[in-house]
Amino acid sequence: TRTLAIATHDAPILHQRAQEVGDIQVHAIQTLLDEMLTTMQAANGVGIAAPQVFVPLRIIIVASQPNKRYPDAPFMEPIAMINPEILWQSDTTCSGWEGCLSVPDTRAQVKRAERLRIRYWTRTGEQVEAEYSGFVARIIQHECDHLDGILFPERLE
Ligand SMILES: O=C(O)C[C@@H](Cc1ccccc1)C(=O)SCC(=O)c1ccccc1
Ligand SMILES: [Zn+2]
Repeated sequence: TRTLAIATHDAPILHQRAQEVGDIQVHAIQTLLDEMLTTMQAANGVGIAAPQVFVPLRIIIVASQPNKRYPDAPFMEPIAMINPEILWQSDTTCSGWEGCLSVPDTRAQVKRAERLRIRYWTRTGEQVEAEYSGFVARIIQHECDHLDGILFPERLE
């Protein structure tokens, strides 16, 4: 599986809204999903969004795992979310460190909703709803922002 080039923050695609994936396309994007995962892992990320690899589609991968920056991050199997929609998010917020593969050498504390409920299509094309909290909810909000052309420095107080 190839690794793909990662757009840096000056790339226009990172400042645009990505397009929904049509249901017939779900079959066609399987290779892209594998390449996004490989690219994220090679970059030691815990998430990635399709616009970061120059693909203007509403696809994210969420893959929290402990790493040297985040030794207490929960471990989870990577999840590909197609056309993710945040249905609800808690009023309760929390601040935590974020970084971005497209904004190298930058870390900042960002305030995010502590919990959220999200609906998305899986890579096998079934619709799923699920709730997340904490660091995984943070990653999801960060990745969904990428689909709307928002980078985390724009979220700083
Ligand atoms: O640019 C991306 O979407 C990947 C980004 C995801 C992310 C990290 C931390 C909080 C929210 C979203 C990264 O994986 S940056 C690299 C990293 O592993 C990391 C950086 C700072 C804190 C924790 C992890
Ligand atoms: Zn990012």
